[in-house]
Amino acid sequence: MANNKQQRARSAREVALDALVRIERDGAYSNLELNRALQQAELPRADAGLATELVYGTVQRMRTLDYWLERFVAKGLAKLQPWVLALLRMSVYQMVYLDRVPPHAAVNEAVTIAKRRGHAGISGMVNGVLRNVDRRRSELTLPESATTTEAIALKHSYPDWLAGRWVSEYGAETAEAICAAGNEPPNSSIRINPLRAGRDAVLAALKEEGLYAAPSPLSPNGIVVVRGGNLADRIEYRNGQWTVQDESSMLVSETAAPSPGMTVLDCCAAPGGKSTHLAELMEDRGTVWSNDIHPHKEKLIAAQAERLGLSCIRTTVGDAAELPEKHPDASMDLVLLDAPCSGFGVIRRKPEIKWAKSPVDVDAIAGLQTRLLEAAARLVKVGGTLVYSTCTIERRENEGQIERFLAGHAEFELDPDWPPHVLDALREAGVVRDDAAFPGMVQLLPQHFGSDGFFIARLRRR
Ligand SMILES: C[S@@+](CC[C@H](N)C(=O)[O-])C[C@H]1O[C@@H](n2cnc3c(N)ncnc32)[C@H](O)[C@@H]1O
Repeated sequence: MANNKQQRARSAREVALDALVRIERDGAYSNLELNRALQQAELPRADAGLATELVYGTVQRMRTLDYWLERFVAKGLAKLQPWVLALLRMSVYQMVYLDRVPPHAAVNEAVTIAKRRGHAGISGMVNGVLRNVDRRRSELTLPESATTTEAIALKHSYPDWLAGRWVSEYGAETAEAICAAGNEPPNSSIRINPLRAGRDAVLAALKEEGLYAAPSPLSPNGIVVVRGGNLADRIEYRNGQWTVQDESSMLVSETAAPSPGMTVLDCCAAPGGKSTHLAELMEDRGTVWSNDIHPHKEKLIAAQAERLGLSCIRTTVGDAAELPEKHPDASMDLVLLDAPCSGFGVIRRKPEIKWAKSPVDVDAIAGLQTRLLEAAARLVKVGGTLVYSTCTIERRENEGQIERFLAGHAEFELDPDWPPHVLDALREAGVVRDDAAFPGMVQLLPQHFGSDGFFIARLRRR
């Protein structure tokens, strides 16, 4: 029995190691890579859980792990083969951050993997480094003389430039809370399709199965599920009762609040999470034009619409900057621009983002957002609504974008008239202050509700 367990645990670590190498070497996305690796390996559920924790944890804590490892690897980390470095990081991650893995088990497993993959010299080095780390744990400290930014960045494992940006934009306390929240496991949540199911009935059914499921405070059709496994791999998903979606994402279409019969445009729509939500809120009456630049993503949107039984969604493919060539000016009751962005609000789900992106990327994406916003605005009817959202927390891509746009467009104004249930939830969580006038835009941070960091602005065309 014990042998079986060790065998399975080893497999979990090997699967995790291969995924880590691909994420680092090939720039693979952690969530996609992990899904692929887990499907291929067919690990038992507990081992799949361990592999998931090792991949996310190691990518999340990479900077801190490297900072400590540098002290123990005489020739320096840069000279190590990628798989050896990934193995050392993954092992120190277990020793420091995972209470349930005894340090000697982490060391032994690493040495076994090293023996299997490398020559004796490598396994000896791995053994020596990890045993030293274990013996000299008291030396795994952070520098005392660091600046505020360096201290936050090293403790929570972020690049200095990113932590520094948040310190200057939000203040040190909030910046540290953002960084800490980015290392927490994300909630799972589903959005009930009211055309196919009722939230209370689904809640009751999930609870009957012994799952912890609670109504989302952010969306009347949202449910937060704890340890529910893959919620997209269930019959209720396949027959269109629900969509797996983060609560912050749900809030976007809730804020847009379209009415049945409207003509709506979702400029950057794939894979269709918000388009299908808009269509559900419209009771599948009217038209949702659902556009994306990538031809291969069109079928993702169409598949979601079909699964959910929504016939009012019409897909198009093209650059959203050119949408005014496809639709007459001022023809839409509602335009949603869920813009491509730096993605810093979803670091919990894709931790490699913090290592892959640079300030240059933020500048480039902000330029694209400006162009898309200009095009989207042209299509909004007089008296109609423009919703701009991103899954990032960069002011330049969010408030900055809206302020710049309003400065050049006197025909638009911020619309503070959000659905009361949305504003109540934001007030209750302290995201929107009771004592100040609501400006019509909001920045959700990952620590507010445990949901993704999102920005939402609602504008009205005068
Ligand atoms: C944030 S995602 C949209 C998520 C989607 N709204 C949802 O809720 O499922 C941004 C999307 O914009 C698309 N995109 C990027 N640049 C674009 C452009 N210039 N025009 C249209 N779509 C674009 C990407 O392919 C990506 O699918």
